[in-house]
Amino acid sequence: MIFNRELLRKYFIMGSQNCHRDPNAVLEEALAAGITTFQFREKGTGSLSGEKKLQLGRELRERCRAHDVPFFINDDIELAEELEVDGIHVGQDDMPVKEVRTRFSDKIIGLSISTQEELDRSPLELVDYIGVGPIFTTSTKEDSKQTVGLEWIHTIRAQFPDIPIVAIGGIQTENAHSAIEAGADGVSFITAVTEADDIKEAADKL
Ligand SMILES: Cc1ncc(COP(=O)(O)OP(=O)(O)O)c(N)n1
Ligand SMILES: Cc1ncsc1CCOP(=O)(O)O
Ligand SMILES: [Mg+2]
Repeated sequence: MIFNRELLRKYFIMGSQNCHRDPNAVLEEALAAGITTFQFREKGTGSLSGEKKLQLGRELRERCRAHDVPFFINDDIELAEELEVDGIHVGQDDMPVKEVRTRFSDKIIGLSISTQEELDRSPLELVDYIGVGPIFTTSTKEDSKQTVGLEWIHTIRAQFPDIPIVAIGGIQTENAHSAIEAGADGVSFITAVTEADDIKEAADKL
């Protein structure tokens, strides 16, 4: 799939551990509500592994295909082929980007950037976009780094005027606009949708 920064606009991330009900139903509502990308992030307390993770991944993958929305895998490179993913998101402690790019020349690759040091030493020319955050406080990621604030988006934009940026961490309907105003191309979010009473309304506002 060819990368286009518009795909970052409403980037929904989810695993079964984030859902109070059937993850298939949650994703289906989010797709119907207009998310532009989905990342399968089955990780942390209560998450599935092995065959159950694979099975859920297959189901969610098919839903994205039916809506023509790109399907990304978080961290788990081994599932990339099995699930015929469109893209892979890795962080600084995951498989190095150089290796991911060598193995998957035709997939979209995203990399997390939280500090100036990470920005300086990362091979940005090998990735399609960067995930920048945590912008605001989040309790969703168990090993979350220190909050970086909107200023961090401005800082990166000043150094890299054209790099595709998606903001992450504590993005809710009330603050999503501020990340875009700071220079992000899109927002990524988990609880803004998984905790929403009305997913359609939340996705519209986002
Ligand atoms: C779009 C996007 N941006 C950042 C992250 C975080 O990745 P990482 O730092 O590797 O942390 P985990 O998500 O793996 O816990 C992301 N997943 N997606
Ligand atoms: C995966 C991830 N990476 C940085 S913060 C975060 C969690 C985002 O979850 P939420 O949108 O609920 O704050
Ligand atoms: Mg990771």
